[in-house]
Amino acid sequence: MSEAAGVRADASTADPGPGSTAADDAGALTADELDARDELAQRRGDFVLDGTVYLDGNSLGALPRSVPARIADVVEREWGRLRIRSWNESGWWSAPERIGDRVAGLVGAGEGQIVVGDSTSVNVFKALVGAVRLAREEHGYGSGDGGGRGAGRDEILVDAATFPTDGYIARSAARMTGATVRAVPVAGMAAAAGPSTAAVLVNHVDYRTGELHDLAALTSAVHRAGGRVVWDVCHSAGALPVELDAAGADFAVGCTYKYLNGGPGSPAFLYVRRELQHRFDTPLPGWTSHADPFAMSDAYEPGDGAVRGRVGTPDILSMLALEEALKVWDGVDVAAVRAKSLALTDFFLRQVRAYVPGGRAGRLRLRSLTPEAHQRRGSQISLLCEDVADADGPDGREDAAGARRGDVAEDVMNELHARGVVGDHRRPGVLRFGFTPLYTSFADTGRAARTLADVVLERGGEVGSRPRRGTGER
Ligand SMILES: Cc1ncc(COP(=O)(O)O)c(C=O)c1O
Ligand SMILES: Nc1ccccc1C(=O)C[C@H](N)C(=O)O
Repeated sequence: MSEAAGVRADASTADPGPGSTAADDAGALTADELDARDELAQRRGDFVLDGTVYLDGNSLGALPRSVPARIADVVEREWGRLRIRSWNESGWWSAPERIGDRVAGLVGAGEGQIVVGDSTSVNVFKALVGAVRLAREEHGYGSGDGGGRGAGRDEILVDAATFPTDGYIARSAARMTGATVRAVPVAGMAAAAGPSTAAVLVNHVDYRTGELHDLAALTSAVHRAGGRVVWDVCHSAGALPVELDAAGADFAVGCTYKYLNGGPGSPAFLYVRRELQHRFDTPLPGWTSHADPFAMSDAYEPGDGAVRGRVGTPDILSMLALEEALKVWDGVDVAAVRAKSLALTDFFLRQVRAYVPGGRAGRLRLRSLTPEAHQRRGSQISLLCEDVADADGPDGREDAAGARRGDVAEDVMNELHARGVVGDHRRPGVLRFGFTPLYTSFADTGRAARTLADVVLERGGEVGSRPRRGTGER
């Protein structure tokens, strides 16, 4: 990959930056040696895996082995035989907060602040409207929908590179509250927050580039400006330490189907900091968030604590699959997960650089979009893959004839899948590889790098020109 992009050929000489946890001598070790030293290696056996190298756990985590039997038990015994009794006897009713407490331990939150349920998108809505109402109440502008226009706290700032759902929801939330939305790159967010800022919505890790943002520093900056902040931690929960309480985060939302392995469509979570819970004015006050839901009262009275983030009846099958899946975290230290994640991504970059020197593979070019510095890197590597013969670049748009121009990355990823290496492709031109330390091995990582090199060299017209060895591989 090109030096111009700040990518160094030998990661062992790179300054890992403050907070680095990777072993200094890791650059000299082989995949087998790194696997032999890996304190999380045993966890791999907890998952259903096959011969595929699975690097898409940042989209859908692998299946923990114990989940199918638990789901069969929930269906056959709890639903099939106990039926309605299970709401109490099987703990169904209290599952959202019980499982929220389990997630809390993985995102630096004390108990009683997280509720599990709904999708991430729905939780972004609850949190963002809640944040706007809170900021306005604090600044004396009331919290009613439609109120506050021109009154001062009129702006919602949104991460300009956000995962789209957050931006869509923010624009709707703004229309409902009479606010406007301004898209701001995260690097300029602290400076952009000011006297008109009601709320700020930011991704902790950028889904496209894998860039990790400074949650504590930005939270403080937004607070200094008098606003409230909502963090989307979809790509950091279960991948690295999140420290919501320590950073003073106001709200956070995240999904559980990526690094938390809860399964397709498993319920998301909502964190509301304890001091704010009693002032959290949810825009979706469903009956299960009521202080006494079975009073079936006409008047809404919000429940205390995390319960206030509920809406309707919890999706028990998905929720209990998640609860079972979270057992793989028993005894796991998130700091160890982070150390391994950085070692895996370092190893992958080092191998790809060794196999594809300078990022040049004939007419194809590879360039890492993921920050080199450990403190700015999430748990994925995103490689921009361009065909230099395509003057228009990999924009993924359709030309007049309807053919998609440029996006050779899509072909490369399809071929990787055919060869048993599963990452994903994000238009335009990005190859995404997610590293999930509970089940990704260094051997997997080396194989992925080799296979990627083979494919890009073939596609770039340089068949057979791959150097025979990667760094640290015997
Ligand atoms: C950062 C981020 N936010 C939100 C979502 C999705 O939200 P939902 O769970 O509602 O589909 C994703 C991925 O799908 C994501 O990567
Ligand atoms: N929920 C999904 C359902 C289907 C396909 C992908 C997703 C993803 O989660 C994509 C992911 N958020 C991403 O960062 O691209």
